[in-house]
Amino acid sequence: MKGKPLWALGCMSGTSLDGVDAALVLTDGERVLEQGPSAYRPYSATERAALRAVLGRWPGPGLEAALAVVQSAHAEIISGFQDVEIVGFHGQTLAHGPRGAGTHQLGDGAALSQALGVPVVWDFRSVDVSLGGEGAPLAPIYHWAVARHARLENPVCFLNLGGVGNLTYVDPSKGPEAILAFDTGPANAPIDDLVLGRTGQPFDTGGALAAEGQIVQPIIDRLLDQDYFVRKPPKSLDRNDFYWLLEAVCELETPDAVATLTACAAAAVAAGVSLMPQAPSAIVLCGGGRKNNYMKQSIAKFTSCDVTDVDALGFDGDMIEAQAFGFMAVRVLNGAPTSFPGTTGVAAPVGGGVTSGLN
Ligand SMILES: Nc1ncnc2c1ncn2[C@@H]1O[C@H](COP(=O)(O)OP(=O)(O)OP(=O)(O)O)[C@@H](O)[C@H]1O
Ligand SMILES: CC(=O)N[C@H]1[C@@H]2OC[C@@H](O2)[C@@H](O)[C@@H]1O[C@H](C)C(=O)O
Repeated sequence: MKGKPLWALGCMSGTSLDGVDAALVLTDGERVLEQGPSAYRPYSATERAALRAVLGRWPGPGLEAALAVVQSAHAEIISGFQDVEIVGFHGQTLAHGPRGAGTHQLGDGAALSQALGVPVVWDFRSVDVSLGGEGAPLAPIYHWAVARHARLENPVCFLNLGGVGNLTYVDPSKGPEAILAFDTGPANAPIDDLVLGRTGQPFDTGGALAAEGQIVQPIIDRLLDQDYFVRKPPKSLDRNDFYWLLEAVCELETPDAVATLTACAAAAVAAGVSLMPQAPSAIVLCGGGRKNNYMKQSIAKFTSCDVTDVDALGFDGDMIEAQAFGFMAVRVLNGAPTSFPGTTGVAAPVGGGVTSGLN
């Protein structure tokens, strides 16, 4: 099977806790050969609450209800696809503290494989962390493949705007060893949490609330004062690192609070871009945050870079992470690395992932 193109179904349940993305991609683990269908299975409010209730938890008792949500949502979405040769199953990150504590993605790939009768690659982050890496971000190797597929010539930064933001610097003329990637800071997670609490809506659609507000600069300055923003990359974050931001804006009117949190996300991106080897020719956005116009405009303003959506390169920006885990599943089968010194800080390139159900 090694090196043979496979239809890989990647599944991602991200830190926004909004739902599961699943996308099929035909890949040999080096190239994107064809993109297949994709699907989104949102979590219901009850399911989301069950996941939220166990955020921050490490493996152990008391996770049964949340595990059942992750397993059933994935079984449901995967069952809707045909001709799947391998599944890349990320699971739901509950806790992430690579330098000491570890990383925890809720989900049982072996049980999923048995229930669905397809091979599943899962637990992508543990090996990297056990070898001293950050265990995140992992999508950068896929960003590299996307840049090459799109025949880009100049260095670019991919920016995923999920619950947390992550940046990948890719020089398309070079191999994966030249990638530099890290988490930028909080992105949608604090905005979503604030908007949900204040309005009952799951997010700030289009950035409309933020557009009505005024930024409180001292809060942004306080964020950028944190050691994280000067720490040399690679580096990664847990969803609720910088949770104090929510307290910092709690006295503000909702539009001002949302504008400030959104500007914080953009300022963190700008701090990240300044750590890259050279200014990128463009910032290519993926993830749900690219639909937040206020965030997008703030990123363009704070970085002075051209900002474009990955959709302009022929990819669905909502599905990049899901495709990435399908792509990585095939790399794991091939024994190819999924993380590198420049992406997770691991000492040497390493392939993470447990494979279940392969005869
Ligand atoms: N129309 C929209 N306007 C503004 N924000 C949006 C819109 N649609 C989605 N989002 C934001 O994108 C989020 C979902 O993005 P995405 O699915 O990329 O995150 P994730 O994969 O869960 O997170 P991560 O990449 O951190 O794991 C939503 O929670 C919301 O904050
Ligand atoms: C530990 C963990 O789940 N991290 C996520 C999170 O969400 C975005 C950012 O933080 C990134 O580091 C990572 O996800 C993507 C898929 C990654 O590994 O590339």
